[in-house]
Parts: sequence; structure tokens; C-alpha cells
Amino acid sequence: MDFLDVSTILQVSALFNLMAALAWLVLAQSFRIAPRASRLMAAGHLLWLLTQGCTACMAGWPALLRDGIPEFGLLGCLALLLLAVRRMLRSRQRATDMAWVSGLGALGIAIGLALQGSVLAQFASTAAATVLAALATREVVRCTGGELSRVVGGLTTLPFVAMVLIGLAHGAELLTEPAWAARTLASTPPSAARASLWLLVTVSTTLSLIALMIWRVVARIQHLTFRDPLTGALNRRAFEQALADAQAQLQRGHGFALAMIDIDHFKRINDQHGHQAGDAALQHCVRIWQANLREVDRLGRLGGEEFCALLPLATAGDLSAAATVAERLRASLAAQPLRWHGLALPLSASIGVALPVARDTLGEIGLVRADAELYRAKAEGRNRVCVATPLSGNA
Ligand SMILES: Nc1nc2c(ncn2[C@@H]2O[C@H](COP(=O)(O)OP(=O)(O)OP(=O)(O)O)[C@@H](O)[C@H]2O)c(=O)[nH]1
Repeated sequence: MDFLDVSTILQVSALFNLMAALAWLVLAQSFRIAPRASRLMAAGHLLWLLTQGCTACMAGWPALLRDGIPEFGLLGCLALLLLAVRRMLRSRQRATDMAWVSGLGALGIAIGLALQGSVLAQFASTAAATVLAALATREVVRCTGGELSRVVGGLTTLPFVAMVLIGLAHGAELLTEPAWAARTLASTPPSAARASLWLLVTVSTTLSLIALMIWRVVARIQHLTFRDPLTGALNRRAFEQALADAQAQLQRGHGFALAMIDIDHFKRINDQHGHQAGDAALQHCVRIWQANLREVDRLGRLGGEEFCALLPLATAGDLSAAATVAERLRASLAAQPLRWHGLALPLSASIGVALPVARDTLGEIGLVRADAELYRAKAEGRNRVCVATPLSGNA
């Protein structure tokens, strides 16, 4: 079939890489969407385009260039892809592993070229590129696992897995078929099947990255909608929704408790050390409390320096379990002062705990009672937990 000849596929691939590079640049420059990741992706596509372009027209070039350009190009593209994936997913993974793998790969290619054995150069670039693709796969699985549905997560990961498999197959081919491998990539144009496979992988990897970017934008919008921008705790609206949901669960026998929390003498921090210190104190408190809560617990900022923790209970009505959690929140904050410009600012909080009642559809009774206990804790000297006696009608 004419439309499947190698040069047509390579032209389509070149056009695709050019368009993709431009699209990533527009996203980065005009829309400021994941700008660094988008720029890295654009650089990756342009490098691939350049590599393909050189490969197509270097018949008369010195052997060193003919053999070296495709291998260094492949390695560079995979390194850029891994960096882009990590930026896109806001991974905290350092780039040390990427630098080591790329460095060793480049060294292997250089040794292969110096020995005039393109097999070694090809093998080094394939091995390093495969490891980089595996690192990118691991990153995608780690960052999206549990966050995306299985189908979407699987589809997004698939192109990266395919890259690893192609790398492994090519590596095995180089090792087991030395007669084939003795010919260089430059002197052996890829078959139509191989060129199509690479085009497919390039397109599907780009689509995957776009899916990850959309996921990131949606996650950001959700964060802005449901989270307090300063501390990352749920905002009031989201917390009230969580409370209403928990109340609905209470009717079905799933109990929960409310712990109303207020930082003690917070105004003093603002007055003595400035508003920025106050903001840092709020972030410090939430960081500590989140670390002492379970995944199922919900922490909301109701306003100013007032927070509320919604604590699902394993046993409905188990007030002592809720009191234990509240005491843990209090004690952990009291034990960890805020480090601020060389000072250690002690912080404490007063906490009121109450059990909601099933007859209250919106959870307001629970909130009011937890609030009353909070004020009792303040009145009794602060930095303490006060627990409400259960009302009749508790689930
Ligand atoms: N830095 C900062 N301060 C805030 C924020 N929201 C509210 N505040 C301040 O928090 C302070 C709350 O003061 P008060 O209500 O008197 O409470 P307090 O000083 O903690 O006293 P007690 O609760 O009685 O222990 C006020 O000065 C508010 O301006 C915020 O987002 N950042």
C-alpha cells in the first residue's frame, strides 16, 4: 500500500512532531498551562524532529555523525519526556536518577562510537532510553494510581509501557541478532512497521500527556473550589457538604464526631510578628493536624483561626475514640512550635468535641455543641480538650 511506505510515515511523523511542538509552546506561552512541562514536551518533539531530519539526509555525512546523532537524539528525547512527565505530575522525585541513566547512556554511546562499533552505541542508547521510559511509567502509575479510574489510568499508562516493551524487544534483538545489529541505524532505514510503531507510540504518548495535563487542570480547579487557598484544608462550603454527607450516613448507622478547634491567642502572633507569621502559623497547624488525622477524616477551615475536624467512628457513639484523636491534635501542636525567622513560637489550640444526633439533618446541632465545648475549653484556660455529654438520640 502506497500510503504505508516508510518515507510517507516519516513525513507524517515529522509533521506531527512539528504540530505537537507548536501546540505545547502555545499552551506554555499563551495559556500558561503547565508551562515548564509544556516547554519540555515542545523541546522533546523538536529534538525528535531534528533527529529524524538529520537521519533522513545524512547519507554523505561522516560515520561518527551518522551513527551518533540518532542515538544521542533518542536518549535526549526520553530524558526530556521523563522531565516533562515529572513536571506535569508535580512529582517531588529529584532528577538524579535521570542524570545518572542519561550520563551512563551517553558514555556507552560515546564508547561505542569510539570503538567504531555502532552495535554498542545502539545498545547503550536503547538500554538507557528503556530505563528512562520505565522511570516515566513508574511516575505516571505512582502519581495517578488511586486518583484516576482504572480504565483511564490504564489507558494513560499504556503508551509508556509500550515504550518500555519496544525498548526491551529492541535490546534483545541487538543482543541476539548480531548480524542484523552490525548494520547501523543510519545505514538501515527503519521498516514501515517499525516507523509506524514509533509514530503510534509518539502520538499516543502525546495524547497521554495531554490527558495528564487536563487531569492536572481539573484537579487544580477542584482544589480552588473545595480548598482553603492558604492552608489547603477544606473550605467552609466543602466542609458543610462533607458534614451533610456524614449526617446522611448517620441515619444508616455510620457514626462520626466533630472536633471544633480554635488556635489560642492567635491575634498575638499577628500583632507581635506580623500577618505573614500568622499565615505561616495557620499553615503549620494544618500541616500538623493533617499528619495526625486519617485519610477518612476531614479537616475544614470554618473561618479565621477556627477549624473543625469531622471524624468517622468505627463504632457509632464512641466518644472516647474521638476524644483521643482530639487530644492527639492538641498535644502534637503544643509539642511543635512554629519556626519563624530563627524564633520558636509556641502554639496551642482549644478543642471541643461532640457527637452529632441522627435527627439533625444538616449537622448543625453537632457543630453548635462542639462549639460550646470549645468555648468551655477556652474559659477553662485554653490548650485543652472538652467533650460534650452525648445527647439522647445519638446513633
Ligand atoms: N494572619 C492571619 N490572621 C488571620 C486570618 N484570619 C483571621 N485572622 C486573625 O485572627 C485573629 C483572631 O483573633 P481572636 O478572635 O481575638 O482570637 P485569639 O487571639 O486566637 O484569641 P482566643 O481565641 O480567645 O484564644 C484576628 O486578629 C484576625 O485578624 C488569616 O487568614 N491570616
